[in-house]
Amino acid sequence: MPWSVVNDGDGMPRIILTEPSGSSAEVLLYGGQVVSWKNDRREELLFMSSKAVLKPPKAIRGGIPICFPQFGNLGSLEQHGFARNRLWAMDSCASPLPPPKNQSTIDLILKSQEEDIKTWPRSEVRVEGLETLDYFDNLIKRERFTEQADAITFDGEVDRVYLSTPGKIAIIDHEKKRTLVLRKEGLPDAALWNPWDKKAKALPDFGDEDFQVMLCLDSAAVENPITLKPSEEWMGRQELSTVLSSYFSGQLDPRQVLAGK
Ligand SMILES: O=P(O)(O)OC[C@H]1O[C@H](O)[C@H](O)[C@@H](O)[C@@H]1O
Repeated sequence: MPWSVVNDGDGMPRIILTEPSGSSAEVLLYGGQVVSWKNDRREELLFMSSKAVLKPPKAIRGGIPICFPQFGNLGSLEQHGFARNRLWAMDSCASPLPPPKNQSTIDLILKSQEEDIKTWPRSEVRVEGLETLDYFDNLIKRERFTEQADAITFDGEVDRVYLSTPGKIAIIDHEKKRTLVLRKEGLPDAALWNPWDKKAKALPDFGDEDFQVMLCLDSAAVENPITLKPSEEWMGRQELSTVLSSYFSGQLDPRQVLAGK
């Protein structure tokens, strides 16, 4: 029997995973928290407070809590984020993780709740094609950094100029299930901007909540400005298009993005 679900006295579902060796683990849907892990000698390996309260509304003291989307008070949300104070659900969809080697597993999912979307707004949008590039950060005195993320997502103010970008950059909106592609020529750089909440409030002609439904991606020539001599010509162009829905489900192939295909 890989796992079973029991209800605690107060109705909190608890999933018990067992191994033929006798080792076991227990996970509560409350917080998605592992509250017990026993070895094959049935010895408890996790600490649980003797005063732990295994039900809402407070976080459970002990076991393996999930601190998300922030750790401690490093953010605007409650201590360690909301994930450990929510009821998770069993996820019936296939796990994106590699299959375990004959071990008991259970996939849990934390679905977005309206209250969390309000306090932790995410526009579910990513920009692909700027990964690994250098950029000037206009928020840090135009200092030069190298992008470390696989794709750019937004969880705060962004004001950057990415340098020598590929000719194609994609904006993928998972929520609206649409992808926009920016193709450009003659404009090597790309500016990316979202003012986020505080700056949005400070801009007189920008709605307080508008930052949740926009991002600004400009084709640009910033690092090496284009200077024309009299009667010299220069051409720059950008083209915006939508692409097929098959792009929604997966990522764009980064090699193809870099090749501008
Ligand atoms: O009391 P909690 O919110 O569960 O946090 C318990 C502890 O978690 C982490 O280890 C933090 O670094 C500590 O500062 C915090 O006291």
